[in-house]
Amino acid sequence: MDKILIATKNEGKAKEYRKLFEPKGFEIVTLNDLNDPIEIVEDGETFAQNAAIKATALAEKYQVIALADDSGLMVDQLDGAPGIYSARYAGDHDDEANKQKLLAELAGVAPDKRTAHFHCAIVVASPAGKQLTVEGEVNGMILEEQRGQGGFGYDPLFYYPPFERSFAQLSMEEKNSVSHRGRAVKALMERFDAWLNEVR
Ligand SMILES: O=P(O)(O)OP(=O)(O)OP(=O)(O)OC[C@H]1O[C@@H](n2cnc3c(O)ncnc32)[C@H](O)[C@@H]1O
Ligand SMILES: [Mg+2]
Repeated sequence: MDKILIATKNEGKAKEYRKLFEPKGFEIVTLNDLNDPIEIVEDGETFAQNAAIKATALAEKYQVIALADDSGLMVDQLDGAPGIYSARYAGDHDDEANKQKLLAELAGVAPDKRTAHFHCAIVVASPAGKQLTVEGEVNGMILEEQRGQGGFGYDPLFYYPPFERSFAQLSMEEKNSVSHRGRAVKALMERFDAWLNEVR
């Protein structure tokens, strides 16, 4: 069985990747399964750069295939913020504080001006440093109050017009079928087998 180290401590992300990869026969481990994982400084300027930094460092150190996902929310009225700083928008990595800050920044902005998109870059790296990069996006609107209990991060504030619900009101299957991460993973799956044959 092939093992993939998912370069994340975010259990919300990890859960989505398990759901996507385990049916394909992969064993999934995350940073939370390692004791004392190496610290990685994510100092890239783009989602793809940060994902590459994470994936290559871990693949080399632990000699496994590593997958890193760097993702975030970009709000048009805020010139693309919080962007690559989504996890720490309000300071610490605190989802509730991040959502409150976003609501405060958008106070008074009319519903039709609250357009946003999620972006996800995925980089898979081999122990020898070969990389595969894919990206995905999904467009939506930022709500004026939270709706729904599912998902993670900004999901309760991200309204997806085609489904007339927020991402936190979708089942995981529904979210994966349209999300930035789901779309990036779809692109990954189209190329992954060929890449795996090359690096094995
Ligand atoms: O770095 P790792 O350990 O993977 O976990 P993280 O949560 O810090 O992950 P990122 O650096 O990629 O930051 C992404 C942030 O963007 C938000 N985000 C990303 N994908 C999301 C999704 O599908 N739904 C809601 N919010 C999401 C969420 O707040 C995350 O904390
Ligand atoms: Mg992070």
